Amino acid sequence: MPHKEENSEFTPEQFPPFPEDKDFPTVELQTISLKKLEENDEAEKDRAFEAFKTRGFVYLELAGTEKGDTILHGADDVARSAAQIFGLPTDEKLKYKPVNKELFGYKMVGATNADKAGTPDTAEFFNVSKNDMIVEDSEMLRSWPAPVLEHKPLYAKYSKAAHSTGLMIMDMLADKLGIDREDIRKRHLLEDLAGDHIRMTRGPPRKSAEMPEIQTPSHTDFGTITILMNWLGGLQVWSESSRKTGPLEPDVPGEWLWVKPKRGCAIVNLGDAAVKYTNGVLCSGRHRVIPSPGEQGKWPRYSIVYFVRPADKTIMQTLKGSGVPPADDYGEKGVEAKEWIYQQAMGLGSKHLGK
Ligand SMILES: O=C(O)CCC(=O)C(=O)O
Ligand SMILES: [Fe+2]
Repeated sequence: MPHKEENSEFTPEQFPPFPEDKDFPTVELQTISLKKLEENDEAEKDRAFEAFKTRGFVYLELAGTEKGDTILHGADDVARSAAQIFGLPTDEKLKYKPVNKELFGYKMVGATNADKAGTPDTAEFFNVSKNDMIVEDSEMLRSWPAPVLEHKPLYAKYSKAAHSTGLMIMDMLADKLGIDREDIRKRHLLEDLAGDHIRMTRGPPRKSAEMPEIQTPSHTDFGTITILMNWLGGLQVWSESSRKTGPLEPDVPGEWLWVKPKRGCAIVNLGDAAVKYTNGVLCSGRHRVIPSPGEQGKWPRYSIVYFVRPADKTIMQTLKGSGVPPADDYGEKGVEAKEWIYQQAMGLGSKHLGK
C-alpha cells in the first residue's frame, strides 16, 4: 500500500543542521535574488552572469515572487508525494522503467555505474514528464502510477513555475551574450515535447560512518538549466570549474566540496546544452551526491529536481551572439536534442535505459 501522507518518511521538520565542521568543506556560492532578477536589477544580473560563467551554480532566493513561492512551497508537497511513490511495491515501480530513448519513469537503485569499476549507485529516481503533466489525461503519452496521477495538478503547477524561472534566467544570459532571447525561447516552448521532467530522488540513510556509497555519480546535467530543491547535505561540486563534459571523472585536479542546503533557496545550475549553445562561455558544473554528512545521514535523502531541456526536435548547435565565440558547427546538419541527450545519458554509464 502507498504510504499514507501523514506517515511520510519525508520529515524536514526533524532534520538536523548541516554540520559546521572542517571535515565537511563547503563551496561558497553566490546567492541571487529571483525578485531582483525579475525587477531587472543590473548588479544582480551581473553577479549571476559571472557565477554562471565561472562555477555554473548559484543559490536562488525564491521568496517574494509568484514563481519562487510556487517552487518553495511546492517542493515540500512534491517531496511528500515522492515518499508515497517510492513506498510503492518494487514490482509496481518497475512497471514504469524508461522506454523509447526517454528518461521518464522509474530508475531503480543500482541502474547506473558509480565508477569505472562498475560500483552501483544507491539512489532511486522517479522522473515525471512535464509534457504529460500539463495536458489532459487522454493526451498523456505514458502511463503513470496512482500517486503521480493524484498529484498531477501540483506537478503541472510546479513544472510551469520551474520552466518559466529557468527561461527567465536564460533571457538574462542571452542579453549578456548578445543572443536573441527568441533563439533560446523557441527551443524551449512549454507545450513542445521535451525531456523536461520533475525528478524525485531518494537516497537511503547512510550505512556506516565511513561514506563509501555514491548515491548519484559524478556528472554534469545534460539540459539547459536545472532548478534543484534539497533539504539535507549530500550534493557536492568539483572545486575547479570543469567545463568539458565527460563520464564519471572530473577533467581537472581539485576536490569535492559540499553544497550546504540554504533555506528559502533553490540551487540552480546550468547543463551541457547551455555550454553547447554558447560554445563554452557558460559553465555546466560537475557534481555528485553522496550520503548526507554527520547526523543528517540517518534520514533518507530526498531531492526534487526540475530539468529544463531543449525541445526534442530542436537541433543542438551553437547560437549566434556577440559574446559567443564563433563555432565550427554552424554549417552542420546537427543532432536533434532528444538523441543528443540520450547519448549524454548513455555516456554516463546508465544500464537501464530502454531503446
Ligand atoms: O540530489 C541532489 O541534490 C542533486 C541531484 C542531481 O544532481 C541530479 O539528479 O542530476
Ligand atoms: Fe545533476
